[in-house]
Amino acid sequence: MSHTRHEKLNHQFISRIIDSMADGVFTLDKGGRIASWNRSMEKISGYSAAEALGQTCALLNCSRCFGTSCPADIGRCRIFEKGSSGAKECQLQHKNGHDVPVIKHASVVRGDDGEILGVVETVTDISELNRARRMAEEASLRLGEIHRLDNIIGKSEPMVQAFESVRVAAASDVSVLIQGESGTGKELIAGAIHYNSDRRSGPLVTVNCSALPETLLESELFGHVKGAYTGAIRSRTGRFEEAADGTVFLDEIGELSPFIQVKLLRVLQEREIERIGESQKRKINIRIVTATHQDLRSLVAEGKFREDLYYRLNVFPIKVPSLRERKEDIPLLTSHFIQMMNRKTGKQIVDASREVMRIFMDYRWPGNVRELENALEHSFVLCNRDRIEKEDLPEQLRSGEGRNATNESASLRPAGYRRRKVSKDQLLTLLVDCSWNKSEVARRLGLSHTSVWKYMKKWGIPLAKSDPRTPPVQDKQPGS
Ligand SMILES: Nc1ncnc2c1ncn2[C@@H]1O[C@H](COP(=O)(O)OP(=O)(O)OP(=O)(O)O)[C@@H](O)[C@H]1O
Repeated sequence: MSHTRHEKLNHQFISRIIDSMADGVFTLDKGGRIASWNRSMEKISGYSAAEALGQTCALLNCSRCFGTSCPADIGRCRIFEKGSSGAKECQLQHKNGHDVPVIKHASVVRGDDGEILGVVETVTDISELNRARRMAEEASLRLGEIHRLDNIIGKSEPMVQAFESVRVAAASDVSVLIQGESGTGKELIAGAIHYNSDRRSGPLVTVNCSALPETLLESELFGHVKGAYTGAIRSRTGRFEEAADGTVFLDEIGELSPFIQVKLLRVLQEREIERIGESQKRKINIRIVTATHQDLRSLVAEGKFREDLYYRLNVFPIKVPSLRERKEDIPLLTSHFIQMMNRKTGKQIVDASREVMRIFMDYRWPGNVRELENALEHSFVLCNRDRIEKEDLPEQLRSGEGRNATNESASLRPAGYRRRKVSKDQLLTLLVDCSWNKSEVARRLGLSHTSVWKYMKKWGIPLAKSDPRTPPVQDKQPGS
């Protein structure tokens, strides 16, 4: 192959590569005129190569290059002097007039003899990244909002005391142990402590200690290095490190194995961790908040929980009362959840009937606030008036089964509840509400996934979401 043909092919190859790059790339000649403009540049700026070639960078009306503004005149731009601009976050103006957030990088290109050949610029569109950043910021603001103390409902004496404890705990940095039955709002309280403390701009990392077996929990908390054990194909940062300058909330702390108890004690004493498979110690700045529905003191007495760890965790104890101990909060909680669910579902339910409120006040609420929330969620599905009536309630409440019940661990949804009949309209409404997620529909109805599937088949409802507003497929006549 001749030298010139080889060069031509090589040139073609390079320009194809540049054209296929996801980033915008363009070059300027020594006089500052645009000499090449790849496809991504066309997409980012809206200008075709034909429109851009021969123009100056003024075409992009860029918000900044060196210093505060872009002179758009290569003579006044300090690029030749500096050699490179470094990555600059700025905005360029799209042909349609709107601003496009980008990261721009310019470098001077020199020949073998050092002579300036021109400038190459890369432009990365960060609109998507900015959108994700904004969403993360909004989500974090919303989380803070949810955990505002006035979103934790309660005016009863034991709740007022719990609020006071949260305020005191939030003003300090000591370890907090939250104790209360399941569903009383312990996680909500942990969030309130974090979001009202000086660590609020740091992360709140939650780990449920009962959800993982010992070895996985160890690696979840402490991280590991590649090859630390079979299957550790890459290094992993643990949750303690991820929570830097924030709070770690360890839920179900009573479930910790003796081995992890020792490791946690060391973290609390030394304020440093070692990733599994590594001997390097890493300093960590975290606050530890823990919770349990068990009586941790008794676990200590039974020798199942280390006493030294118990004292380290229990520097500031907070007791969250059961719903039985604060029945005067039930009306307030009921209207809070009704408002919340109206916003979520678009329904306009005003309140619950007197009869329903009487049932609520008589019931023992073994599942506490979570059970009340679930009962109202269930009633919302069935209620098609503006007031929740007795027939909308789950079976265990309608039947008065849980009245003065002593079995604290009674299932939130006993067998009677599962046998509830559902109408085709209710099922359709619920499918639309749950974006055709059949498991969620089954959960809300207290039915099995298979029962929901059977109802859908029976009524000819499409199994997958087509258009939720499309009427369901009609049952076929036998033989048709
Ligand atoms: N005082 C309250 N005000 C408003 N909502 C509450 C309150 N207490 C609990 N809830 C709601 O009840 C549900 C259960 O609360 P949470 O998960 O905090 O309970 P928990 O005690 O951590 O439960 P578990 O021990 O099972 O983990 C959540 O949806 C929460 O928002």
